[in-house]
Amino acid sequence: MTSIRKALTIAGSDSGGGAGIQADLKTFQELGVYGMSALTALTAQNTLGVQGVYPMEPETVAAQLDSIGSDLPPDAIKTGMLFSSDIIRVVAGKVQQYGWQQKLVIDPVMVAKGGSQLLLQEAVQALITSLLPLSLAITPNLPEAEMLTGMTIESREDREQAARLLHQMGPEYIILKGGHDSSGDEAVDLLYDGREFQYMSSPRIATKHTHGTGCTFSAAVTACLALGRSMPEAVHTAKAFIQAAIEDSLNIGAGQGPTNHFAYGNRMRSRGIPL
Ligand SMILES: Nc1ncnc2c1ncn2[C@@H]1O[C@H](COP(=O)(O)OP(=O)(O)O)[C@@H](O)[C@H]1O
Ligand SMILES: Cc1ncc(COP(=O)(O)OP(=O)(O)O)c(N)n1
Repeated sequence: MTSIRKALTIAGSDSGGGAGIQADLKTFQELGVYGMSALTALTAQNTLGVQGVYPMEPETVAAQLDSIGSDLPPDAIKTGMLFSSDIIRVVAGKVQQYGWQQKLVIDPVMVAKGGSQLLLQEAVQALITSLLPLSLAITPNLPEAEMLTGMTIESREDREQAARLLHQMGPEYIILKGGHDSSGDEAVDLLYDGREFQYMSSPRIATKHTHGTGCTFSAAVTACLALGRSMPEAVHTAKAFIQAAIEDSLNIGAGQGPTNHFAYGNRMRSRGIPL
């Protein structure tokens, strides 16, 4: 009998379904992992932007994590939108209580593509001091890495220096995403394990329908870790997953459509390749 692998997302809800827990759960499902969620905030959101943010009470986040921790121990966990320092401290406490440190991937979500604040400014320091030291990996985009390190990141050397600084904050692996650098024909991500820099590159796709790319990418990393893959394997698969999801992204709504969470699985299934 094959064992069922479980992944948990601690994140916000996107009513439009392209980012947040909806993107995470779809990605877990596609990669064959049982998905669970602890909600940190509701957002009223669609392809045009975020119309409202409604955070959960910190105790409500704690209650969800207790329900999961006491009955359904996850094989891997990711965080997304955490919103406030109070919620971050609750999550950090539960990670320690349930011994989830070696399973935790932090996607340090700060600002939605439309510009809405998904992490309060006052919470950045709590993320650095309370959560990063407990994590296995962090997956910042370039603006998030700049905010966390205080650096301006322009060159390849800057990226490597930012990865070193982030590594000193606690995570064993730094996955620095390069989607925001539109200067070349490639979307280049960097994996750093404290020793070596590994670059992962794919052709940059010209589309505006990229809503939820970061959530989907970090969920794919988390699902692969839940399946027992190594970090380089997990990042490699996540890169292929997001590439297919952007190539087949969905032109729905009047704004920036979501990525297609089924594209990678559809391609693999049509070729008879196990996921
Ligand atoms: N236009 C694009 N074409 C191909 N890959 C992209 C594109 N935009 C982003 N990506 C990839 O999607 C993932 C998330 O990227 P990024 O945009 O940096 O993060 P976020 O969505 O958190 O802002 C990364 O693997 C990145 O390389
Ligand atoms: C509820 C919620 N969580 C996270 C995000 C940000 O998602 P991301 O994958 O970075 O995609 P964009 O918003 O940048 O397109 C979100 N929007 N909502």
